Amino acid sequence: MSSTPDLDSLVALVPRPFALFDAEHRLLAANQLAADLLGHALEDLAGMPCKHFFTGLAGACDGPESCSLHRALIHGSRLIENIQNDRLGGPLSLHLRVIQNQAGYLGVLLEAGNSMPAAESQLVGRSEAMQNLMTMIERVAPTQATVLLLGESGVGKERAADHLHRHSRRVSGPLVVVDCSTLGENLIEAELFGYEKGAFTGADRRKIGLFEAAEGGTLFIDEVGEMPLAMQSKLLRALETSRIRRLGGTDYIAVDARVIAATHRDLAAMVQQGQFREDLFYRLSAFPIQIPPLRERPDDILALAEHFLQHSEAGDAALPLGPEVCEMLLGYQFPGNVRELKNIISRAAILADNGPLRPEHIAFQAVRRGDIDISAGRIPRSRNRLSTERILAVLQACDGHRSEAARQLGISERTLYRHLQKIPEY
Ligand SMILES: Nc1ncnc2c1ncn2[C@@H]1O[C@H](COP(=O)(O)OP(=O)(O)OP(=O)(O)O)[C@@H](O)[C@H]1O
Repeated sequence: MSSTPDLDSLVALVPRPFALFDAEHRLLAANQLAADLLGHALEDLAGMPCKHFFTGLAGACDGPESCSLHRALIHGSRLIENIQNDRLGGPLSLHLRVIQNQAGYLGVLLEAGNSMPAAESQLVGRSEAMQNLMTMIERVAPTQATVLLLGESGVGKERAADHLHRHSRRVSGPLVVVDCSTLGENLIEAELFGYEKGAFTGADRRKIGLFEAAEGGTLFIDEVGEMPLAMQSKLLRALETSRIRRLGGTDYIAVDARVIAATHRDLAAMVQQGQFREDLFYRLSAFPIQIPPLRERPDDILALAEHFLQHSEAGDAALPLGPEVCEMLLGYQFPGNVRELKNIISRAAILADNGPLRPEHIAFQAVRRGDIDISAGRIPRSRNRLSTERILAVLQACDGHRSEAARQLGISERTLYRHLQKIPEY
């Protein structure tokens, strides 16, 4: 590495395993942590091709189809499993986080072993917004801060909560999810705090609540904006004191659960309208993270589409996406956000029968970008598009099957349930 002494000394400053590659995927510099991780001697590294560096196998980069660096670049990150490198003394899994500058140079952070997020829970995205989001999540993850995830339905709030939990020190503890929009006013307290035997009719035994179930881990409170006011003050007390009281109980019980909350609603506006407690709003907003809708981060569309395709039965066989399909996907607004894209790709993968996707396999669930009135610079909110008539028509067409109807509407079953609750005749 003596030919690039400046780079060597610079990468040595990075406190995690790190490597720099040129646009041809030849190694320019790596720090000792990266060399140790992959069982290389630092002095052997200069000019080493990416394939040799990551897998220990001789030979130049395999090209876009199977190069790990290339795939990591498309997805923002990549998990390479079971690397069999003689020097490693056993198989290794590696998680790569890759960024590229305009000149094509690549910076790669490496993470090894069990601390890696599992492939299926990977947070995919290479847009600047997504990179910032990942950085923010990974910074706040090791702290105890309460985090509020904000964003439209289907943008990936639950996914982000999962990512946060996996990067926190609580990763070996449970991640418990509660969705306030699916629990009635009476149920929610019993669910969160549990109850003692005899607390109410039917309480024939003691039951611990989700706060206690999340002991040592994370409690993800989804759709916190739907929480009834009376319950909001109890939640605030639990957050402030780290103690809860079961329904019908007299003792306070200490709980150690980190809370992440999420909502698609404008909580500040709800505070103004007296629908959300101001003190809880400030408590939850200690660390707000906004997840932009997919239409505002088009750079993520193809990365996500490829990710979903890769995790479909077709796997890598259906990749790469053809230019016409890419153009179609990039020209669509995705009112149902990432969830809608996932549904579109799952359906297309089935129709393509493990072959490459063709335009006729792609069926959008709403109007295309050209059909949307964006003259005022505004895109209709998904809530407007989900009219009662449309929901009922789709439900009827699906013979009342909610999961299928939700799929066709590009929303989660929970979101559908929420809408149905608001339809009086339903
Ligand atoms: N960045 C991402 N990478 C990979 N998958 C994602 C990403 N964002 C979302 N998804 C997937 O898209 C789907 C919808 O995401 P998720 O359920 O997290 O959205 P949400 O914002 O919590 O929705 P809702 O408000 O309706 O509960 C999930 O299957 C999730 O795994």
